[in-house]
Amino acid sequence: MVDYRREGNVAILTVNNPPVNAISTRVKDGIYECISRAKNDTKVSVIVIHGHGKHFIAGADIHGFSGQRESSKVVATLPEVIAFMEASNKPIVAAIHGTALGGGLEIAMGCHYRIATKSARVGQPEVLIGILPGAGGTQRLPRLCGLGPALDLISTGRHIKAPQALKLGIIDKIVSDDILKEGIAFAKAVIDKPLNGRRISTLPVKDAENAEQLISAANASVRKRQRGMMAPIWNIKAVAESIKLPFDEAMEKEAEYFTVLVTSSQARALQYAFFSERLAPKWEVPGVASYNTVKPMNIKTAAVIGAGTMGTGIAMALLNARIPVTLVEQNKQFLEKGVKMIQDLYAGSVRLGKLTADQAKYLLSNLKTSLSYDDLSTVDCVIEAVYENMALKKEIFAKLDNACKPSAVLCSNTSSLDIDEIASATKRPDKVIGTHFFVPAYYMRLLENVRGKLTSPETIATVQSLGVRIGKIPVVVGNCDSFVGNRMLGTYTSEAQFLLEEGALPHEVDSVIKDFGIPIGAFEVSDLSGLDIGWRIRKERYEKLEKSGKKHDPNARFINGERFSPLGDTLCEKGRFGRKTGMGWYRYEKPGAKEPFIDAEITTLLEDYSKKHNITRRKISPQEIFERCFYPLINEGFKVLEDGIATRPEDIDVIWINGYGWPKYTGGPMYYANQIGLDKIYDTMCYYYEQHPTSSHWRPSALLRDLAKQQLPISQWGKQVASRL
Ligand SMILES: CCCCCCCCCCCCCC(=O)CC(=O)SCCNC(=O)CCNC(=O)[C@H](O)C(C)(C)COP(=O)(O)OP(=O)(O)OC[C@H]1O[C@@H](n2cnc3c(N)ncnc32)[C@H](O)[C@@H]1OP(=O)(O)O
Ligand SMILES: NC(=O)C1=CN([C@@H]2O[C@H](COP(=O)(O)OP(=O)(O)OC[C@H]3O[C@@H](n4cnc5c(N)ncnc54)[C@H](O)[C@@H]3O)[C@@H](O)[C@H]2O)C=CC1
Repeated sequence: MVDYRREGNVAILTVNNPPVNAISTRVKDGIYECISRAKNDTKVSVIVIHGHGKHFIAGADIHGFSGQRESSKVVATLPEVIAFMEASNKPIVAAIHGTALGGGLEIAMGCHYRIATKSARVGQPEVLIGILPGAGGTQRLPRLCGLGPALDLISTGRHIKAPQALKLGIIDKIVSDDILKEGIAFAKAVIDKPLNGRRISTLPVKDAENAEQLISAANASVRKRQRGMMAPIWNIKAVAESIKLPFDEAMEKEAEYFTVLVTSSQARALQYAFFSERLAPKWEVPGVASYNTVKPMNIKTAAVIGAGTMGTGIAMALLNARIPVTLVEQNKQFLEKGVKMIQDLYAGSVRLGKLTADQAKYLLSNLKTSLSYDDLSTVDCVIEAVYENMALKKEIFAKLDNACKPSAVLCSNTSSLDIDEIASATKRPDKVIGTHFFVPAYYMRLLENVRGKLTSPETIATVQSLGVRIGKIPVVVGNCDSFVGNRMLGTYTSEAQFLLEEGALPHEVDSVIKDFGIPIGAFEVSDLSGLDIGWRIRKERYEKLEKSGKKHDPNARFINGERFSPLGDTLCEKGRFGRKTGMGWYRYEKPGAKEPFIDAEITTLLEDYSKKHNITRRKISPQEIFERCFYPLINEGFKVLEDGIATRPEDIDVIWINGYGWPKYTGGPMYYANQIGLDKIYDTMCYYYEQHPTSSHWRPSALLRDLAKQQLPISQWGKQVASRL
């Protein structure tokens, strides 16, 4: 795990624990033993520590925080090992490449010098997995780079690149990519330099005079940006101790706060989410194929059909990954509008300093436009993002099938439609797949890849690998109405509207949702994305019903015996499309304005509606609002597993965290259900199903019932699911 060798008077410690040199007990012990050996070796005058492979050290091994820890051969804890390094009379140089994160940066700060390659990144991301830098990071970093930057880095968990780390004084020098050679050369040059000023624990905290202001600004930022998370608050508290107490006493506080966090349910949930996100690209269709049995096609060029909200965002996601894109529209005017949208967004990034003008120019140079499918004969992949209309999508897929080379993969960004029916318009259904991006597509990390009945494993592998390449978290799901995310969302939005029928107001429902940690309420988000989108989809469904001989009554509260709320349609008929029209479930100062106000007109509309339908309005408690919005959603997640639409609970959680703003610190809906207790969820579902028998989303899932009885850990649900399919 840690190799020791000597080159002349330089001892070289190589940390070798693939894939990221995480600090396991054996790595920690290995470092201690090698430092002891170097200290005792009279031929050694200086020590270099570096990492084998792609990283210096990416932090403590996260598995160790919740799982069984290996027993240690040496008694010293990581903070003690770092103190031992710092106390060494032989200089120690950390030679950093890749990343030095968490405990990795803490080890580097226990060294007397830090050099790094230009592309290296450093950071204290512990807050993101619910803990704090418990090996001296909260005390050494403010001494090294100042209180303000330390509070920022530790409370946000963001990584910074070497040039910024150099400016902040976190590293001493940027060197060439031959990091070991550079480390040895640097070490030789500092052999005789005094170490007094190089032991960070002995230095004063920089910016201490502005502590009060900096700490209150950090707390204010946490309240705004990381609402509901306990780790940022404890991280700030730990850093603040560096001002109040001598180093050793502050280290005791750090250990105390670390213990509070590491045993918290938020930390467990965040660590579960960390590994779930890394599991998602490793897809598996039980009994068919998996990521390690199939090779993806290499996508060198792509096309996007439709330059609206989604098409432009998808084109940018591809361009950002240096994939040349041909953007196709139905006419010149729409095409120009779409291109302008892309140009404006890149110009905005330049203004914000996220891109240089040259970078933006380069990215745009890879964008081609066309009004003809004849220009798509050589592309490897096409992503269609036109209106949500089956007839239109089928027409386009038939044309693509004719125009594109036989090996091209044809994807649809549909958010709800049947992938098999779309594929049936082509002679290559094996190469057709849903690639469901989320708005804004250049930013949102989720990519729901929807496999049809005939989609080939190679096509699945291709879009999964493309997803990773463009910086998304790709999740494979099966084909059903609205797939995983929107299918579960449907239960939540229906129930939110039923609550309005029975007595709640939009802002009351939204505030319960936001108090739980979802950044935006159900009605606020509906106003934001536009009520007309859902209305258009529903109208298509009403037309289908009418075609099958069933007349649709616009006031109907039931469709096919299922409870239904026509309130959304009523609002659209009044031109209340949401923010864009200045009114929806809320009122806005003007069309396009962001701040929602409670609208008396909506209150009256709801009261009249309830009266008309003989519904006695009542005060609905926050607890009931919570259960009615979230329990059917969770239950639907179990049904999704039951149907084989998702194969792992982790995938559902990844979808909800990354596509719908579900608070990561609860782990996602499935993990959260496990925390609440499946038996409690099941009993509550049974109770409400009795009250609302005409809403099938209250019918408890059989899988939920069985798992509630078995009390299995979430890691074993997937096996249960597979055994039932
Ligand atoms: C009186 C009481 C006394 C008490 C004494 C107190 C003692 C306390 C001592 C404990 C102190 C611990 C202090 C500490 O500082 C804690 C930490 O360091 S926590 C860890 C911090 N580090 C991170 O969070 C980094 C996480 N990793 C990443 O951000 C990325 O992986 C990285 C940027 C490094 C690489 O990204 P990428 O190339 O995209 O690869 P992947 O993300 O896909 O990862 C590849 C592979 O590696 C696994 N992995 C990554 N990091 C870790 C890790 N830290 N631990 C374990 N495993 C890790 C990842 O899961 C992938 O593997 P898969 O098999 O694919 O899942
Ligand atoms: N807007 C959203 O939040 C999300 C939408 N989706 C899905 O993405 C798809 C597109 O949605 P939006 O971008 O919101 O729609 P949009 O209305 O903004 O854009 C659709 C574009 O398709 C173009 N178009 C129509 N017919 C065409 C044709 N024959 N050839 C070329 N272009 C044509 C239109 O001119 C328009 O520019 C839909 O299937 C939708 O369900 C998926 C995820 C989120």
